[in-house]
Amino acid sequence: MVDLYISKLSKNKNNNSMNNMESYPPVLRHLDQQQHPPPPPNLDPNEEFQEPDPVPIIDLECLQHEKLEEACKNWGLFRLVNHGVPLTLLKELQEVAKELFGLSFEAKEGACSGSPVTYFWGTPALTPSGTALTKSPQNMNWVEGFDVPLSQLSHFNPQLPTLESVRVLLMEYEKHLSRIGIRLFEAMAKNLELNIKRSKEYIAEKSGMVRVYRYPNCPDTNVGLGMEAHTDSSVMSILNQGDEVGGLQLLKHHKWLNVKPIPNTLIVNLGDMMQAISNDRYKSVMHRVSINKHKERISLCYFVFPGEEVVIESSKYKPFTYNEFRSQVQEDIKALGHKVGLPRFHHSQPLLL
Ligand SMILES: O=C(O)CCC(=O)C(=O)O
Ligand SMILES: [Fe+2]
Repeated sequence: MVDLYISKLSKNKNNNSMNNMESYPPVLRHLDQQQHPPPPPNLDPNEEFQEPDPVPIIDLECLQHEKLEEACKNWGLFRLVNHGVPLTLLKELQEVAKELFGLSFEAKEGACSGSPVTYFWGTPALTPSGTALTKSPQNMNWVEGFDVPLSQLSHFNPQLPTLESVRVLLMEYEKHLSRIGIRLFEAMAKNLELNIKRSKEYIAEKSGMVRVYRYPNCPDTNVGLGMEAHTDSSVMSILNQGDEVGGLQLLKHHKWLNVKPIPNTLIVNLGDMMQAISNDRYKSVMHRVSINKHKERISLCYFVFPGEEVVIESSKYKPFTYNEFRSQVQEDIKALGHKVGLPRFHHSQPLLL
């Protein structure tokens, strides 16, 4: 697949982010770098959005419990407005991340060695030691990113100035996002009538993690994906996808629906832990990321996790901890090439791999 990309990319001379070949791994650099005028805008099928936008909207300032319940049950994903994160912070994060990804591959890789932050190309699935899981090139996602464990940000001192700028912004971002995660989870727990003490354990303080992604543009959108179809293992994930380039798609009624980038909104999707906690009342939504032909896309995803050792109990699943779940996912990816996820822990369901 990597070779295929190279030949496709070589043919395309209009590829804006492809001009900066230093920012790509050496194996992807042998490309024609001749520059041509940019392509006509808006010709990308990825950019087709359903109007009016059907994604449910949740207002964090005046949270309506019924609306939230409906979104969690029927969609597993919603758009968050009035979230209180300053627009300047959202934009700055996008801009500084873009600058960071524009640096050479070696600089990005080197900046993370010996640090809690990991840099990856192709697959964000990491082992606990932080090493990317080896997958066959056919399954490579067309994405690069940084994996940032937020609890370690305050004692991480990057030498690379752009990474330091990202770190400082993320420290601020974390305060907002953990507030949002807690507020939303409390409202969901109330709707689900969860025991208050138990439900507090379900989202661990300081367990959040951010992944910062760049999905480079690629001329052939029929080849590969930015990120293959998956459900998140988190309790919930909160996405800043900027306001320009789409790519996130969710599976709704057996069809992929493009999630429109709208300025100053965040996208929240529920993950496997939330589905288990809610005893399948809420959905861990299946989603993926497509590649844009002409424009690269930057996104930041904040993941809310339960405490690693907290036992998740529900009648549909055997009791399990997030630690056990994560180990099982990693074992399955290594052995089968894909995640099995919740069915592994189901009480009664026969397991179809
Ligand atoms: O970048 C995106 O839009 C989505 C990323 C995602 O699905 C993930 O990190 O799990
Ligand atoms: Fe995801």
